Amino acid sequence: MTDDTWGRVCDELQKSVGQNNFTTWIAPLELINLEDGIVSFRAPTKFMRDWVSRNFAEPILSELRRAGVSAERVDISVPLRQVANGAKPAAKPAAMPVKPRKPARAESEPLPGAPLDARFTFDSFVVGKPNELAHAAAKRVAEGGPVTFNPLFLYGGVGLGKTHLMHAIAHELQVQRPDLRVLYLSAEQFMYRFIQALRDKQIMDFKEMFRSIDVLMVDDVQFIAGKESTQEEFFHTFNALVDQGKQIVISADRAPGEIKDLEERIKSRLSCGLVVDLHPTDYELRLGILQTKTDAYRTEYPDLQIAPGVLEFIAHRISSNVRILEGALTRLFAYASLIGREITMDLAQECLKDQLRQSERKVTVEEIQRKVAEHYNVRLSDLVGPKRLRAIARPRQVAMFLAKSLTTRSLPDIGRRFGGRDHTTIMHGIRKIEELRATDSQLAEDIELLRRLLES
Ligand SMILES: Nc1ncnc2c1ncn2[C@@H]1O[C@H](COP(=O)(O)OP(=O)(O)OP(=O)(O)O)[C@@H](O)[C@H]1O
Repeated sequence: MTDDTWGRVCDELQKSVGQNNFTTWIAPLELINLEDGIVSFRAPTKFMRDWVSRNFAEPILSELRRAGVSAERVDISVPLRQVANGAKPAAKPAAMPVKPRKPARAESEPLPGAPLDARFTFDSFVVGKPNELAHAAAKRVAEGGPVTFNPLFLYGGVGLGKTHLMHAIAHELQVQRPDLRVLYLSAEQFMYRFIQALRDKQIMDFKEMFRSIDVLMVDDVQFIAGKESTQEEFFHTFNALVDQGKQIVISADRAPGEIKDLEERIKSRLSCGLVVDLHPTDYELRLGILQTKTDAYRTEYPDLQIAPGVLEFIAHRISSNVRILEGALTRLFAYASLIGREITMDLAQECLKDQLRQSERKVTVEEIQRKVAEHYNVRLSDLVGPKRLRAIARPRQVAMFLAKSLTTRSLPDIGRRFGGRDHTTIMHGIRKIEELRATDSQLAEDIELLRRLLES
């Protein structure tokens, strides 16, 4: 077959498969020879070889036949060797010159992931009710056994341990399954690498590298929302890996369905494995984390003395997120060791006054009333109104109780916000709920749920 013939076939292929497909898949092929009805090409990467063989062998054959070439089969090889003896030089379509490419990334090369933080292991992760399911799911993935849920989607608010768990999975896999290719990176890095590959015309290498991974972990996936081509590429990478039975772990700051500007098909893919949320911390988890971190600090500050009740005080008062909790502890230890004093309650209050002020609850009585009314399905006007029916009076007392425990309002002030009631009525309502809470587990659960909702 002459170069001219192949050039004409390429012109026809551009029309029949479309310009984009032609540029991406066919233009980079090098024609080697035609022998015994077998037309041989060389492709720059294995991924490209497979893709073209699957999707474009037929169109190539039919255009060749139309041009009068008797071709039965397309054969595509990968290695970038010198053209074998006797082979004709590659004929490239004049309009689509093929730039020399870097060799494809070898499978044994290190993966270009983000570095792992050595501190983020399962051992240093404190498990409590709010994160136990996420922890258990992460542990299961870290065993590196057969894929049971794909993807594992971890979500939760800022600083609740998503990144910590992902790094822990990667560390554990390095030990349990050193044979697996594990890649951890943020969605932002995924986009950056994708753009770089486009710019350097290395997109095939990019695709091949991502499709050669055994466990892919992408942190903060909400970042790609609204970024069309990155989403498209992510979608194809995701599908290719799931099709090959490879494990994917994703994290985000919210559930897949709630990520704005993320394509519906991606939301639905992300939801089809196991979606687990890390709930805001509760008091017990915060205290557990503070105790674990304090133990770890003891090697650094062996002489430090902490008065009883200080950690409990911090766990109680700083409820925003674990990052802020950790920051407070670091500050406290550094401060105490610099001035050489024992960590007492007074010292903690003095040293952490900014953090304590920032995490003061800002929830209002009105918000509490709204949430309680919604929860018990009563009208807001009834909740603050005069009706004395039990179905309304009980939720009203719950709202009074929450107003007292979550705000700094005085009883007369709360009374004014509950339709001008006297402070003794408010006190009575609060006492009633305190009593009932000890015996009525449903009520105790309702209050806990409302408290969490209001504080989050
Ligand atoms: N359960 C836990 N036990 C011990 N440390 C924790 C726990 N949860 C979070 N941390 C610590 O809190 C800090 C913040 O956690 P991490 O970076 O994993 O949060 P994130 O959920 O990824 O937040 P962001 O959305 O801001 O990235 C880290 O130093 C992490 O080690």
